Amino acid sequence: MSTVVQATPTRSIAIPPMPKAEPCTIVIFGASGDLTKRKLIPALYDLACIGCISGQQFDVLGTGRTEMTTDEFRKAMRDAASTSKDARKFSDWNWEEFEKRLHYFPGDINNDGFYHALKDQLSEIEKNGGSSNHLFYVSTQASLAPPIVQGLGKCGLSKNEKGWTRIVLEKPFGRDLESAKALNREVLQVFDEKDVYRIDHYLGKETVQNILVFRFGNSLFEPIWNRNYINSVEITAAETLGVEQRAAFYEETGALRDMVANHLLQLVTLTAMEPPVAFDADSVREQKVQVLRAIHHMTPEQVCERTVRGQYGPGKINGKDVPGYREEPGVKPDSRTETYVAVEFRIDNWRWAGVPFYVRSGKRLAKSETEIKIHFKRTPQALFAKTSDDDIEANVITLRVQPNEGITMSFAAKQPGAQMKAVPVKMDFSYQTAFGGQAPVAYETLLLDAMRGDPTLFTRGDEAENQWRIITPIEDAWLQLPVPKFPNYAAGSDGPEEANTLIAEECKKWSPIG
Ligand SMILES: NC(=O)C1=CN([C@@H]2O[C@H](COP(=O)(O)OP(=O)(O)OC[C@H]3O[C@@H](n4cnc5c(N)ncnc54)[C@H](OP(=O)(O)O)[C@@H]3O)[C@@H](O)[C@H]2O)C=CC1
Ligand SMILES: O=C1O[C@H](COP(=O)(O)O)[C@@H](O)[C@H](O)[C@H]1O
Repeated sequence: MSTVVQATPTRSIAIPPMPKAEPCTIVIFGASGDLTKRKLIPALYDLACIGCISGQQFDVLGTGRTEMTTDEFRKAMRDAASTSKDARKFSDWNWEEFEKRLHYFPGDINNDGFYHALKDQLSEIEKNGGSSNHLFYVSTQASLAPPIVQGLGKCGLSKNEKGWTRIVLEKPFGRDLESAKALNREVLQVFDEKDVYRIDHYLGKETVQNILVFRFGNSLFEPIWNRNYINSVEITAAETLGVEQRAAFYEETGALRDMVANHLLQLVTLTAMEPPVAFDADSVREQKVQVLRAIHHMTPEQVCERTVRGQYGPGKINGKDVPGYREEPGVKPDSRTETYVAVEFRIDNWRWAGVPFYVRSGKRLAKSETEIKIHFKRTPQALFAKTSDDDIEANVITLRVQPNEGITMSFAAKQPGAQMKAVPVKMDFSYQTAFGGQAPVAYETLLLDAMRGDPTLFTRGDEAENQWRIITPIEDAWLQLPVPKFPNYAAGSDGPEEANTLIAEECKKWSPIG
């Protein structure tokens, strides 16, 4: 049984308006790809609708190998924005104004001549009244970031005497520790660190930022936020989406690099970090890096014990048949790429010694949901008659990142009646109920920050390298181990059965998805 009590703000609070972007032209490398249509263009369109981007001196120049005219690009982006689940209310009138600022120019990133042609395109936009500030957005698979950075450097586009130039680099930043170090070196040969924005869009999510407010804006939780009271932490990022049209990207990436090496490690660090001395970019990043440094690097034996990989087979999502990963367009029929991963991290520091952080992420799971569950220790004794040890559940705080953003606390309460029987109840805070309105989605926040020159919510170079120090030993050990028998979970399920063996000792099994 479970009763829900609502938590609302103690006074009414409206969501304040967002600031205005600086004028600029955004060049998107990878504009024919999934991220551009699903997240970037809907976010930019929304920013235009709410007046953060003014029509004048704002342009987007998209590029990719796919041959398309600007009109075809505009049409494809319109289709995407009008059906985007992230976008605010779509209106044809607003779109007609917005699409005038979209341009497309096909080309191959590996071709030196492409960058000179790109420079000409930018000059043309400027001649027509566009801004001389340039924001380069690298939205391709990681292996293409170095040629882009070099190409921009060689043709002089990384320096700009007439305005500012910034570069946004999508995650994953490199594919292992060595390539991340090399990419950091290459980027810094061409750009100043202050102009480099390594993006991890989880940091732009309101509920992810709220982890810090929840922990450090309340005196209630911090005293118990440690190994003395917490038994384990369970972090889930589950998606119903499959690989979509992204096989080229996903085959070289896999779930560990795609989600765990960045988004989920961000959730781990924000949950585990010490209080920063101030809420500024460097103080927060400093504490996050300390957590990354304390996460235990696994030996190959520990990789066997503490990780599980999976790949989805055919199944049903929302009642519809979907193919297995190996049957998806562009995927090799014997692909070894993992679409699911579960890992047990250990943080070797004073606060967290002995507390496992169980982390899992997968595609084509039963439901799309991202959440952090803090499992507290059980009471030492079952005091109440009619209530067995097993019936008294340990307290759990659930931080719901998406959907239905909010926080739930479970605790025991007396069941009404003559008997002294304890039952679990829940206290629930929901963003939507409490604040109403529509909070900005992550890419709106982060694109706006990049256009305004605010790096607070972006990843520092050493942070990215420290993430790979944890992930690379896992990737290396997997390469040496026999490939698991893939596929090992059905689309629409909770993931491979083996994942439960990882968590069995502390939690019995993973919380059900959905
Ligand atoms: N999709 C998502 O939901 C999210 C993605 N990301 C990140 O965004 C980035 C892009 O991902 P996504 O859009 O999904 O990947 P896609 O595979 O969908 O897109 C890759 C893009 O790169 C372009 N490309 C590949 N090779 C070349 C080349 N030689 N020259 C020019 N362009 C090339 C492709 O263009 P073409 O096919 O025309 O050659 C395409 O536009 C990744 O770093 C990913 O981690 C981050 C958050 C969410
Ligand atoms: O970075 C990525 O994130 C998305 C999931 O983002 P979300 O905001 O919808 O949780 C994931 O689908 C994609 O594979 C990955 O590249």
